[in-house]
Amino acid sequence: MAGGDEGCRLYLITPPALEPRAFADTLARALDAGDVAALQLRLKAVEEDALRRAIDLLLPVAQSRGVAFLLNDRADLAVRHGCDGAHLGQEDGDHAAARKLLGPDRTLGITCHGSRHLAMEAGEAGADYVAFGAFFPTATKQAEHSATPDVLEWWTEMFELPAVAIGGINAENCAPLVRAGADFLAVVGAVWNHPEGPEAGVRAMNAAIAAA
Ligand SMILES: Cc1ncc(COP(=O)(O)OP(=O)(O)O)c(N)n1
Ligand SMILES: Cc1nc(C(=O)O)sc1CCOP(=O)(O)O
Ligand SMILES: [Mg+2]
Repeated sequence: MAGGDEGCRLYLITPPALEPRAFADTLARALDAGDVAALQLRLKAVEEDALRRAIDLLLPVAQSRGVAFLLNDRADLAVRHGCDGAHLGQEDGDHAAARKLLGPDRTLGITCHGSRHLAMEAGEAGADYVAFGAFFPTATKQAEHSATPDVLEWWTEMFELPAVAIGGINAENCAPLVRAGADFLAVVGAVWNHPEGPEAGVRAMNAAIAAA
């Protein structure tokens, strides 16, 4: 999941709840609608068995299209199931241990809220990208932290490590984040809740990124 040289790219996160077999088709159509760098499977409310079934059904849909498949919260399952990486928050265990578990070839993403300090710690722990947010109000989760574009400007001037922006981002509000240097825009609602459907959501996000 390279960043920087390729300009800003879309990082898609799954809806909070899904039925994997039916969702596989929806996902395939969304990924075929335009450029998507990565897909994160984020299912917070399912048992491990169901999560593992969802990984096995959805991972091939992403990987067969050259889209990196990352797992939310679980570096251990990411390794066991052949995912391309894992995304961990500040409450999701030891980041350096996750780095070791994932090895050099899988991606480790770390949530840093709006904090320069957490971002530098994430870099030291071996993150492949740092994620800042929430930039805007979001209906997808109760976001307890916020971020402003200046943290993206600072980070991208100081460090090579890619920066992800997340939280309430859509085609109408994303331009300042792209201009501030975000390497990836991570979205849920802007794609899955787009009034004309997810494919239109992917197209709208890519058009907005290109126009920023
Ligand atoms: C790309 C990206 N950035 C941030 C998050 C949030 O992670 P976390 O703080 O662990 O919260 P949950 O997603 O686990 O609710 C993310 N998932 N992805
Ligand atoms: C999963 C997540 N993490 C956030 C953070 O701020 O760390 S905001 C968020 C939800 C992103 O969904 P939407 O694009 O619908 O706002
Ligand atoms: Mg988490």
